[in-house]
Amino acid sequence: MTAGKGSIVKAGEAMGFKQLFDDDSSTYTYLLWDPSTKDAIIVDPVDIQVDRDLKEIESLGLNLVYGVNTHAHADHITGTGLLKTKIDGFQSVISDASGAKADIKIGPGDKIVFGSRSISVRATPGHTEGCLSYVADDESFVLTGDTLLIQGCGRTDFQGGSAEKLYNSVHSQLFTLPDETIVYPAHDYKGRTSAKLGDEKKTNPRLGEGKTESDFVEIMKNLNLSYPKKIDVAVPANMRCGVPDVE
Ligand SMILES: N[C@@H](CCC(=O)N[C@@H](CSS)C(=O)NCC(=O)O)C(=O)O
Repeated sequence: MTAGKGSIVKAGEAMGFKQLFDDDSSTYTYLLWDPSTKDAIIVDPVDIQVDRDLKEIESLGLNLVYGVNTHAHADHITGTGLLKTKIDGFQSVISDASGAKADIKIGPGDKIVFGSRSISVRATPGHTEGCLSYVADDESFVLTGDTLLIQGCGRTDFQGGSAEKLYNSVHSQLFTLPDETIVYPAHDYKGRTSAKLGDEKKTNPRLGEGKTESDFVEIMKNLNLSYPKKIDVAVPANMRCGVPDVE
């Protein structure tokens, strides 16, 4: 008889974490890893930053398992397609609800496991129908994609966006996490890197204390943002998780 393979996560041991930034699209990419096994995932990589990411992965000694997308972005092309050509066995991940092609499709309640650590999947539609947020196994942080931004939120005017759905996603799936949970978004346009969820619950000007669903719908109707410059290229590419179209 041979013993099975187990692992122990020491109480309070922090997950390996690195936040990276793409200046061109103001996108945050995250490397998460198990400090003991070095098994790792990358969340929301950007195609033009893949060389930088590979250098980081090498210098940290990580074994990259999955490239996880929070959704099919409209402002840049995901790096998961390019990473597949550079790392044997690397697999792209996106929500089933996105309708995108990927190696692995996931949904609410699923867990993405790397070594003895994991993030759990919450469906947070509204910016797009397929948006997901990812909660660390110890609830110390949440990767909110474009659903909840620091003192803001993702726009809801294309890709199946819905202000009503986003309001509900934030209140039912994100604001129910502890106040101490740290919010790490997919974008920030003002140099902010993180926020305490408790502060967003109180002071987020679109979704915080006192803002009703109808206030929010009105705010979102009046954002008047111009379309992302790369939308026509980025969305079709991201519906294939960045894998080039060979047809
Ligand atoms: N100018 C940028 C696009 C900026 C933008 O629309 N950002 C999105 C997230 S990327 S689709 C958003 O939801 N913004 C919310 C907000 O309140 O700013 C470009 O041309 O790419």
